[in-house]
Amino acid sequence: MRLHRNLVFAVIDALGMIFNDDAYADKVIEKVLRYDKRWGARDRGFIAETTYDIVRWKRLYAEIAEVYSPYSRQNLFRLFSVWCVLRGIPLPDWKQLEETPERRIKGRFDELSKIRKYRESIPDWMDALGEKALGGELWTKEIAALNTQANVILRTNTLKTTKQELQRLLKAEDIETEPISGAKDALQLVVRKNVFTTDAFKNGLFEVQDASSQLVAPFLEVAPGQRVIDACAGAGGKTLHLAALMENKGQLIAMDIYESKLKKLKVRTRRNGVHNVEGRVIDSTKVIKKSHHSADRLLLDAPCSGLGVLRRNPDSKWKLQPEFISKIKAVQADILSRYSKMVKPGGKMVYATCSILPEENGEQVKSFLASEVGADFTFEKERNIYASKHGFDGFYMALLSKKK
Ligand SMILES: C[S@@+](CC[C@H](N)C(=O)[O-])C[C@H]1O[C@@H](n2cnc3c(N)ncnc32)[C@H](O)[C@@H]1O
Repeated sequence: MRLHRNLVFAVIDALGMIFNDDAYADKVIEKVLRYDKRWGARDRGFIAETTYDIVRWKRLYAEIAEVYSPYSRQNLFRLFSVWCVLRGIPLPDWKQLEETPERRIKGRFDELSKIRKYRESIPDWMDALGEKALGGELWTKEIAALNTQANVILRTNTLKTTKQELQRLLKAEDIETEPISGAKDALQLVVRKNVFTTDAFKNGLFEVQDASSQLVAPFLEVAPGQRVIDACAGAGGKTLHLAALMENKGQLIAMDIYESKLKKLKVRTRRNGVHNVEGRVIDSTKVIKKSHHSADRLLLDAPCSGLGVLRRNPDSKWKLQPEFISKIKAVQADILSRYSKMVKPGGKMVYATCSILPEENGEQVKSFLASEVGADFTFEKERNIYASKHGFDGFYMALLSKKK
C-alpha cells in the first residue's frame, strides 16, 4: 500500500478532533471527507477505515508509542506510525515519520498483548466491568469480537421487493451480497462498499441494519392491522421493519423525546413506501398517559450503554463513562415502568437494548416484573446475543405479555 500525504493528513486532522476535542467519530469523518471533492471511493474508504482503526486501538497504540492525551500533531503521527508498522505498511520518508522505532514498536506490541486491557485497547473500568458482568471467559471472547470490523448488512424492504430480487439488482450495480442464516430478510455485503449511492437504496429497496437488530421487530410478533407503538423509535430503523412486517396495515406510532430524530424517520418512511407511521414527540408525561391501555404491541428499544455495538462505534470506548451507565439504567427502569402502561390487556411488549450487560438487560426485566406495574405482565422469552457467539452486534431482547 502506498500512502498519500493528503489522505494521511486528513486522518491526522480527524484523530485530533476525535481525541482532543471530544468530537464524534462519524461526524468528524463526514467533515474531513468534504475536504476534497476529487477524492474517489478508495481514498474515502482509506480515510474512514484508517481513522476508525486508530480510534479502536487508541489505548494500545498510545501505550506502544508512549504518548498521552492531549495529543500533539507529532504524537498523532506517532500513533499513525504504530498503525503502519503493525500492519506491515512501508513507511514513506516524510519528516513526520522519521525515526520511527519499528523494532521497538513490534516488541512493545508483543509485551502489551499479554494484558487484556491493552491488547483489546479498553479503559481499566470497562475491562473490570465486563469481567464482573460476564465472567472472564465470555468477556475475553466478547471484547475481542467487539474489536473486529463489522460487516455491512442490509435489510430487504419487503414492502417493495424480495431478497432474491434485491440481490439481483445489487449485483447489476456491482455489489455482491449473500444471505445470512437466522435473519430472514438480511443480505451481507461480500466486499465492503458504499451502498447509499445505489439506485436500490434511493428507491427504498433496503436499509442498512445489523443482523442482530433485525431480530428485534419479529420478536414482537406483530401482525397487519394491529395498533403498535415504538416508544424509543429514534430515526426508526426498527419502526421501518415493523411497518414492513405489518404490511403497511394498521397503526404504527413512533415516539421519541427528540423531534429531530423523528424528522429523519419521516424521510426514511417516504423512501421506504411506508404509509402507516405517525410520529409523536414525548414532550410531556401526557403523551404516554393518553395512550394507556391502547397498544396491541409495544417496542421499548431503550437507550443504553451501547456496549454491544462497539464494532460500529469504537469511539464510545473513550466517550462512555461508568456514571453514564448508572444514569441510563435509571432511565431504562423508568421507561419500563411508565411506558408499559400503554400495552392493552392481552397485548405484548418487547424490551430491547444493544448492550451485553445483564444489569441493563435481564436484571432490568426481572426487577420490572417484581414491581407493582410489572405484576400485570408475564415473562415469555428472552435472547442474549453476543458478537463472539453469533458474529453480529451484541443485543438483548425480552418478550413480555400483559395479563388479560
Ligand atoms: C437505541 S435508540 C433507538 C434506536 C431505534 N429504535 C432504531 O432502531 O433505529 C434509543 C432511543 O431512545 C430515545 N430516548 C432516550 N430517552 C428516552 C425516553 N425517556 N423516552 C423515549 N425515548 C427516549 C433516544 O433518543 C434514542 O433515539
